[in-house]
Amino acid sequence: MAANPHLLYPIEGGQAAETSGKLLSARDVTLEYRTPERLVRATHDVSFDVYGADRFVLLGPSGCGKSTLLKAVAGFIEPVSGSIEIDGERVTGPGADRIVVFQEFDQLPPWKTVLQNVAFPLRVARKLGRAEARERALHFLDKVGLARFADAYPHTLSGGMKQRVAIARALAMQPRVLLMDEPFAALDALTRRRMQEELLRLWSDERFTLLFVTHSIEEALIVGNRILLLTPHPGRVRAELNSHQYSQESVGRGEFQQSVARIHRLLFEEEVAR
Ligand SMILES: Nc1ncnc2c1ncn2[C@@H]1O[C@H](COP(=O)(O)OP(=O)(O)OP(=O)(O)O)[C@@H](O)[C@H]1O
Repeated sequence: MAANPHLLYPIEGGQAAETSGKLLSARDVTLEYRTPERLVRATHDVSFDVYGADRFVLLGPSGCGKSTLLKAVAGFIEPVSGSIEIDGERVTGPGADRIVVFQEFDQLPPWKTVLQNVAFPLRVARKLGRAEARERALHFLDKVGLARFADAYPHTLSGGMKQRVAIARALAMQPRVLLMDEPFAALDALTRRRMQEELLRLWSDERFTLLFVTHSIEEALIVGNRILLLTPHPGRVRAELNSHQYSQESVGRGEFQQSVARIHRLLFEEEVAR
């Protein structure tokens, strides 16, 4: 059954052929923050399904609740109504089956080397022995092109390199879903493009399931195979779109630019002629 029977625009072409069974399901998720002064509703009745090997993007204007939704999937925040399930099990808190890569460059403990940063969670959460954790960490560092920097400390790395380490660390844990909250937003434009390409290359190698938050329409089209558009605050589902046909090479093309313009209209115009 479709997660969003009330969609303004149906999914184009149905589920992408490259994905498999349903893995994550959000049903009518309403999220709120209670501050001493007021109650802030971040999302209202948001539903979506993520399938195995999806690159599912939450896209919407600033403040529409994308990060809050990601935090709820990560188990940091509990919905006030609705539910989130992974493999049919309700999410009730954080778990090693969901690893988050954040935007900030300071997510790596600075007193650990790159290798230790990647290997440590494998030893603690995955209970791997020292040699096995090291081997797996080196494998994923190699995947992100940083095997040579295994013994370096984070402060000696560029922002892009730090994000690569964070991605290697997350993928080494082999989570059911990799959660990324604007992971490339703080990078310069060139590095950001390169990182998008690398993420897609990693995905082709590893076929992980990705839930990715961005407010960049272009990034959503390049990184995602499916995009959930959210309305301005509080976020509701505006539409769901397929975007698996796009890559970095599509950017200058007319069809890509038309999709950008169409999504822009959907996001920012109240009434859109069908
Ligand atoms: N800790 C908090 N306490 C109170 N309100 C919050 C808190 N965090 C976020 N909010 C509010 O919840 C709403 C959704 O915020 P959220 O950060 O999820 O949006 P977003 O779509 O990720 O925005 P951005 O793209 O700017 O990061 C906003 O109105 C925000 O002000």
